[in-house]
Amino acid sequence: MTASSPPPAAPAPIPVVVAGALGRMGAEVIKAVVAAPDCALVGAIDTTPGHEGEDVGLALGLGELEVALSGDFEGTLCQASQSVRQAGPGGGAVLVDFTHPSVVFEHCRGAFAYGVHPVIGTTGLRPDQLADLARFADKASMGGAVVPNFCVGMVLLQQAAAAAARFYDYAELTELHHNRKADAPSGTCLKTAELMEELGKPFNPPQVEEHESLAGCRGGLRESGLRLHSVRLPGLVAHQEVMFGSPGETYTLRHDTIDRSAYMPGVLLTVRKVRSLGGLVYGLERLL
Ligand SMILES: NC(=O)C1=CN([C@@H]2O[C@H](COP(=O)(O)OP(=O)(O)OC[C@H]3O[C@@H](n4cnc5c(N)ncnc54)[C@H](OP(=O)(O)O)[C@@H]3O)[C@@H](O)[C@H]2O)C=CC1
Ligand SMILES: O=C(O)C1=N[C@H](C(=O)O)C[C@H](O)C1
Repeated sequence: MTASSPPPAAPAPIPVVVAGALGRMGAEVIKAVVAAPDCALVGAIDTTPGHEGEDVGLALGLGELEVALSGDFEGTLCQASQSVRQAGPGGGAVLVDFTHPSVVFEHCRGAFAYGVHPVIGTTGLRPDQLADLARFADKASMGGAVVPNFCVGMVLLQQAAAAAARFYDYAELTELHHNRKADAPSGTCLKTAELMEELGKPFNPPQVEEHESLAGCRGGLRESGLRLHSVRLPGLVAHQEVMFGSPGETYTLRHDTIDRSAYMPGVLLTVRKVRSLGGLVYGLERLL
């Protein structure tokens, strides 16, 4: 660079649409995106009645953000994809979705259809749906991410659980959440079990014939033998324990999310990486 040459142009900010903008997670994401200098909020989608057309910043008490709330998912994605200067690898708009298990599959598929990179935090996708979405991503040659838990600490717990599973034949998982949560077990708990099951070994070989006098009290039984338990109470945010046992000892791993701000570094990291991915990634551990 000579003394007279102009400084290189700053890269265009990442255009971000947030679905579920008025929800517990969506509101936190809006705050994080607005505070990130390399991101620009270009759309806010939510179905909560009475907010159509309202400025999302005013609705959340953040001051005016000049982005109107809309219940029209497809229309907002279409607008976002048309507004981007550089689509294709490394460019394009990003959808961050924290809505509801009943719509997450259609939202993710819709994002690929509009050329918008999905960052999916919403839980409840079945394994067959994940496989379908991975095929859509490949067909569209687009990056996307499905992340059941954006907390780095939870990813560390999952890695520790997968490592410990080599040494223990007995393990049960318990997830504890606020009582406004729609799905059970949590997406995080399912993902933790899947990681432990990658070893391909059976867990919890029965020692006696068990009988439940109250249906469900031994938890949900997976094919591997792992048992998953779900607790729902006001006052909780999001917590998980994996407990291993062997003769004479137990080993317990626990993670507690006490504030939703804990998810935001993982969300922003994924937003920054998703446009350069070669397909659909499942889990934050694949991006760290
Ligand atoms: N991956 C992660 O790290 C985390 C994932 N989650 C997951 O995120 C999801 C949302 O959680 P949370 O924020 O607590 O839930 P909330 O119920 O607080 O928020 C969801 C929001 O989405 C809106 N919504 C529902 N359906 C649609 C739709 N079809 N289009 C647009 N908006 C819609 C809801 O509006 P309405 O008022 O109409 O219902 C609500 O405002 C859950 O699946 C949860 O498990 C949560 C925390 C962390
Ligand atoms: O609904 C929640 O709150 C959470 N949902 C996610 C899940 O189902 O795993 C992530 C975290 O546990 C919070």
